[in-house]
Amino acid sequence: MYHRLDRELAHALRDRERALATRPENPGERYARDLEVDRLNRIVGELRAAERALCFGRVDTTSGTSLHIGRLALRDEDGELLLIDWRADAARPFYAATAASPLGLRRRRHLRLEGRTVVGVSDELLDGSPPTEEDVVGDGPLAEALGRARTGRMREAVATLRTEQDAIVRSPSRGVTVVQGGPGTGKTIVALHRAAYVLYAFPRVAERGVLVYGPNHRFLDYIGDVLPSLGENDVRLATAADLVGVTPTATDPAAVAAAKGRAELAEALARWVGTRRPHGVPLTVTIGNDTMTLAGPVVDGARRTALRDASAHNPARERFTEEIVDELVDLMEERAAATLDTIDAEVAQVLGIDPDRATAADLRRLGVETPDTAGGQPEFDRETIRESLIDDPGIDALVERVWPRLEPAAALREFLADGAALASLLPSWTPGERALLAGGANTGAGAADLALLDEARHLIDGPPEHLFGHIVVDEAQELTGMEWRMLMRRCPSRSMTIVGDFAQAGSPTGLHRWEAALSPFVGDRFETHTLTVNYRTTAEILRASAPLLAEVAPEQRPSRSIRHGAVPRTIGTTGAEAAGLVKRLVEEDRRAHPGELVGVICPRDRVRDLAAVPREREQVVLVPADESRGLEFDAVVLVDPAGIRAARPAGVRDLYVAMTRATKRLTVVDPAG
Ligand SMILES: Nc1ncnc2c1ncn2[C@@H]1O[C@H](COP(=O)(O)OP(=O)(O)OP(=O)(O)O)[C@@H](O)[C@H]1O
Repeated sequence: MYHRLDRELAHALRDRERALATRPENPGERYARDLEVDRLNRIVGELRAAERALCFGRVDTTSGTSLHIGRLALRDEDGELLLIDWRADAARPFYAATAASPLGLRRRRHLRLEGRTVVGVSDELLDGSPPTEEDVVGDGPLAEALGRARTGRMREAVATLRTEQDAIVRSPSRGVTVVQGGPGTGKTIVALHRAAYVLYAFPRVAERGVLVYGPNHRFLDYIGDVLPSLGENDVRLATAADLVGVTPTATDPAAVAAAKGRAELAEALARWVGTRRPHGVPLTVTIGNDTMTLAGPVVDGARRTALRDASAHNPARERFTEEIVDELVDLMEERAAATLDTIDAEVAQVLGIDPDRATAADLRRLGVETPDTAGGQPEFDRETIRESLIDDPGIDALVERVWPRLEPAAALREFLADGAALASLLPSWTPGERALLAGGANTGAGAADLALLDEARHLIDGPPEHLFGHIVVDEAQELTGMEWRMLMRRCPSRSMTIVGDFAQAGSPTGLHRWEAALSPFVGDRFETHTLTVNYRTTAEILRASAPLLAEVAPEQRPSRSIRHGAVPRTIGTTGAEAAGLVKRLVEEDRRAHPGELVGVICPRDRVRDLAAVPREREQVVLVPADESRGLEFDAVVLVDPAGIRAARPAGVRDLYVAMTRATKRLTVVDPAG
């Protein structure tokens, strides 16, 4: 297989070389060449990504056939299939077969490679037949994958996806799929493999590309290797700030952020933008010696037409200008016709001749052919007049009176500070709630302003430039109503994988149910899957965090852990000594477990105190608790649980998240203890 992989890579590289060497002679050829180079780049990328663990599985059916499963499909020289892509339908039994439902398999084999050498084989016999000499029955590959030290970067799990996870990854639904479950149940890993599957199985979706949306860069960096290692490089990873292209410079108090996240603001903002275009206002303009007035209802009619053709404020303004100019040109034409008629009548009366015919006869004598204008008027050159008016600054100033151009960020600031307008547009809000908006209006962009700004841009300048065929939303419990709108407008196909856990919600969104988040966009058309097995946290840590789970989500059953480890310990200290103690604990852990990853999780305001804790080649990571969602460490030293709890309204959830980050050891340092 590696031999074939090398051959295919060599071919692709040679083809790319050739394509690059061609000299296109026109833009069409250049375009075709660039497309071909892009295609070959993609193939080279996929082939290179397949190098590691090229073939990781094999299934043998009871009828004696076998298939090898790997990162991509390979054929030998004669076209015989050597390896099938893990996403192909034929690979499904590798993931889905169980002893209870073997799907025609006798044996499932996992292969472990180091470089190009097979260093481990483990078999599961699925049909109840006794092992033969060739079956290697041993410790499962999952246990092996989970037991490895963490590196600070999530790894793909293509060889060990579980049946319940695989069913979600391969779901034939092209719509919205929600995956929920407690910490460590594999929601993120499932979502990323789902993205890879969607790209493989739904080419139409793949054409537009996939977006993976996450709460912050620390998290996106953590998961950023998974899709490239599955050969998928055309995936965009982004936070709200990346999508909107603005870096937040201010932090809103929780109540302000919550108010700014409410979806009702979208309607209010749209109506407020509408009020920038006053109704019933006549427009008067002087062109040359002519003064013309378009009556209010005529202007209103032009506005309606413009908004029918383009719904965003600034582009529709251009349509409106055209409509107004058309109305003016009509008026001018009528007037010109009336004036010429009067002059003709006067000339005819004085000279007794028809001036049009006389002019035409003169021109003919000079050898100039003229169009037959007998009985008509000389041409009124509508187009030229129209074009010159459309670009005329006077007309622009006129339009500005009833349809001012808007700049989204400035308009948003004005809207948030417009107390009188907010009172009439948000009558169901209390004055206190409305005041929160105004209070935050001039502090600079906070995180909660991003989605509002995106909404304003959409209303004012039109839809976002980049749309996606599929969006993966991770830590989706964090999203506000406005943020959901920001994502949905980027995914017109509504093909999405959404993963989250409301027990971990840190944002003051007020959305506690998937229905509340999704029904405005897809009604009840979404599938929900719940994962129940915890692959990260040991049973002992899970037990220690159970009281917190009962506090934040009493309706949620704890997940079932498949790991065991030491019982978490709590060490009391004083505020002054905490930093020293943490340093000692980290050093101890490093000595006892070299090569393992330690996370120190603390309240945000203690980060500076603890900055002296040695980082040791990134093997020790210091994380504020409110930024620890989604992350994973072998050992966690959790500092000042009461401080984490008190730091913000969702502090208790931050604490729950922080407690569930370790795969092996948890030590709590309690400065009040
Ligand atoms: N089938 C699997 N094979 C190998 N590793 C797995 C598998 N399923 C989950 N894991 C591992 O378990 C850990 C937890 O998974 P993941 O981060 O996806 O969970 P999560 O539900 O998103 O957690 P959280 O809610 O805390 O963010 C990760 O290290 C992941 O790689």
